[in-house]
Amino acid sequence: MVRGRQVVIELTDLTFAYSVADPIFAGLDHRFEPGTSTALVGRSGSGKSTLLYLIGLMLSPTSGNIAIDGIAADALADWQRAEMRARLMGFVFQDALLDPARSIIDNVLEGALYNDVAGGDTREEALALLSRFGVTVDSERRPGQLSGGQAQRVALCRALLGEPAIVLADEPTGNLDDMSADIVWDALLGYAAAGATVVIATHDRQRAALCTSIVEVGHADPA
Ligand SMILES: Nc1ncnc2c1ncn2[C@@H]1O[C@H](COP(=O)(O)OP(=O)(O)OP(=O)(O)O)[C@@H](O)[C@H]1O
Repeated sequence: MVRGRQVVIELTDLTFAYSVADPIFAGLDHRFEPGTSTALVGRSGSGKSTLLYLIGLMLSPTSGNIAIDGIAADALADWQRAEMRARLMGFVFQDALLDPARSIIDNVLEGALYNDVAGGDTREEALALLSRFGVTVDSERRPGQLSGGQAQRVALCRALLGEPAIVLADEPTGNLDDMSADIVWDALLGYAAAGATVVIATHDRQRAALCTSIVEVGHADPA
């Protein structure tokens, strides 16, 4: 279940350019609803990751608006964006990006540290997530010897800890074997079905088709 109320993400006339003369996408409108999963698809370089970072308030649009939970992002100071990210969002990237100097459990708890919820219950929740996603190694160990699939499942636990209203995933199964990819993908779709707003950038058209909806980013592949 998702903590707090469910959250809509609304993009209005969104344009983004790293260099002014060459926008990656322009005039994008979309509403991401709670209880849905949305796949962002498009050719390599079309701007899937960029769009995910815009939604995650890590980039600002060149023009247009992003509203999260009815709040226009351009009205927020940096610290308010950071607060909104910590409170509402979990992230999964292509590589697990675990901190090798911290134990597995502390990696899972990392997000909660910034969110002021790292109490005893949170530790229990982290252990329950690790168990649910089949990470059976000692969680006090450092993550150095985990397989790619195990590491990504730890990253998934980190993203889901605290039951954020939004989960953003950037090619989360790109480096995984099929079994780990299935676990991660099923978890993301199941989390959306439980009420979250889930957005996944992916090259995997077969898995994208399992999402509630698909957004084509940028121009379609030439025939
Ligand atoms: N920091 C940056 N500065 C300038 N250009 C960038 C930057 N990051 C990405 N780009 C360019 O913006 C375009 C979109 O990149 P992005 O990574 O969002 O695409 P993508 O669809 O996620 O690609 P892929 O499927 O290969 O991961 C690409 O042409 C990329 O080279």
